[in-house]
Amino acid sequence: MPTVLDDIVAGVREDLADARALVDRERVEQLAAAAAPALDAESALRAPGLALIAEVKRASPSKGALATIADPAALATEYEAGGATAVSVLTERRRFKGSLDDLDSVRKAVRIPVLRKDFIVDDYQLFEARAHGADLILLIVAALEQDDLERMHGLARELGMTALVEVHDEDETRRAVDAGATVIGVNARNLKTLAVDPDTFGRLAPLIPDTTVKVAESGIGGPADAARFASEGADAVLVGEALVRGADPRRAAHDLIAAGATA
Ligand SMILES: O=P(O)(O)OC[C@@H](O)[C@@H](O)c1c[nH]c2ccccc12
Repeated sequence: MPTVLDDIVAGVREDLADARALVDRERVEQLAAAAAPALDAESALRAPGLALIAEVKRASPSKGALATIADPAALATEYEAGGATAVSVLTERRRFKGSLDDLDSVRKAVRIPVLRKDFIVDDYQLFEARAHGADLILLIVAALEQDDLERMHGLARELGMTALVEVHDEDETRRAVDAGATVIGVNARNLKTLAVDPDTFGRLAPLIPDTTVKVAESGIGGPADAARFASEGADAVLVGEALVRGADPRRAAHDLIAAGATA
């Protein structure tokens, strides 16, 4: 039986074929080379205190529609004003209702690093991310063979970007460390079943070297959860739903960061 992740990746590969037909590999590499240099997202995440990566997310396979977000730039500006270290922009179209246009709008609106959050399974998407101004990209270990993970991690770095390498179990954590990941995201949501286990971060964090930036991802409902992950050793939290559903994203961002500081 194909998993949810398999289905999403199959759709991404179809959309990728369309993208390549419009902008070929040579052209996308030129566009990436011509883009303004990437910001140093890794250093920003390493700064003292709990960093917040605030996500622009309209929908998800587990929750369906979350928020309309007619103006992603305005939302990102609120996140920045609330003290977010970086903004994550979901660019997957079919299940998350995102786009590269959203990434472009957010990149123009904020001065902090921007993460292209997508299912990256082909080098083309790394050049595409850079061409659209991404400073950070997501590499999901569960979606990649080890040799592809290692090559893409190196390519992201050559392009000046930071890779957020996402894991959800012990084996994937070892693979991320072996690939030389300097920023590891522990996703409490299993992308094959969509189940959330809030104990995942605490279980996997001890397998990650001290020098690696640790990001707790998914299911963070508010300040109490942020404080918990900070006390378990998270350098950053990645939050979507709780921010896009609330009435005041600036305040909510601020409160998450403040909770991390007192943990
Ligand atoms: O909305 P939440 O539960 O705060 O989760 C945010 C983020 O962790 C989640 O969107 C996410 C984590 N890893 C992913 C990989 C692909 C798509 C989405 C994700």
